[in-house]
Amino acid sequence: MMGNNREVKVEVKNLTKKFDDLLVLNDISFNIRKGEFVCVVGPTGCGKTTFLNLLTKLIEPTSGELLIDGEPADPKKHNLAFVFQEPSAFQWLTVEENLAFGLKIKKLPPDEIKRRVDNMLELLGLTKFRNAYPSQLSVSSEQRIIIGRAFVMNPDLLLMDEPYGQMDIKLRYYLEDEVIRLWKETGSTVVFITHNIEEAVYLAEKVLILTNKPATIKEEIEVELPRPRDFTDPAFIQLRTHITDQIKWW
Ligand SMILES: Nc1ncnc2c1ncn2[C@@H]1O[C@H](COP(=O)(O)OP(=O)(O)OP(=O)(O)O)[C@@H](O)[C@H]1O
Repeated sequence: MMGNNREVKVEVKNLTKKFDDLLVLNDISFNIRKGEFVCVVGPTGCGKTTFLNLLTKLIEPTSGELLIDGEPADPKKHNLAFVFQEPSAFQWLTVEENLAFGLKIKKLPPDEIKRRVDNMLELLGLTKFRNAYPSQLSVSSEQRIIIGRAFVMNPDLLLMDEPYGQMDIKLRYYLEDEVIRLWKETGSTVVFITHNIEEAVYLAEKVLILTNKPATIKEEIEVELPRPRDFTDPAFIQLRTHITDQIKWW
């Protein structure tokens, strides 16, 4: 579909992380292409969150490096956006103010902020509700604000950590489609961490399977199924089953 010849956006080289003598990540290397949607899956406690914290520079690696556009990742220089577990909108801000929040922190010019926010309101179908507060909207609209708040940043890298872990299944399907739509519209590069293998196969262009701790990359799988993907398609099920088998380590 999108071809494999896109330029490399993120390079992870020999990334290793120890907490004292607990080895959590062991020599992880891979590339993420510009505009790629990568899902990371692995057994519980294998180090997925540690891996994300390294990407965001919340913690420093023991060794190895992380390059964005060929330069060492630097939150001051690169634009990283996050959606963490059980995210919520800022309840004291309107929809429009929620979307503008990060752009104001970045000190973008007001006309640029307005242009981006207007565009995102349109994409989300929330233009009519720009002056509403999240509590006045449905749960699904609130979740769309959160997704929009991340994509509106035009991030170099958008990191999502189990954002839909606790949600009911219908809402999750709906939000997964929304993420795919915004990802396509904005061309963002996304790393999405999940325990849910079905979700990974539904979303990803590439799935990285981590091994049990200390985590290494067990397999890198390009998912070439057409979109919108169908959970009941035999090719979908086959891939889901394969990944499930790869994650079993006992
Ligand atoms: N700051 C820390 N100090 C010491 N050990 C840590 C620290 N952070 C994480 N660990 C350990 O590193 C391992 C990986 O943790 P991490 O939270 O990254 O895994 P995970 O794959 O995200 O887990 P889960 O599947 O439960 O979301 C665990 O054994 C954890 O106890």
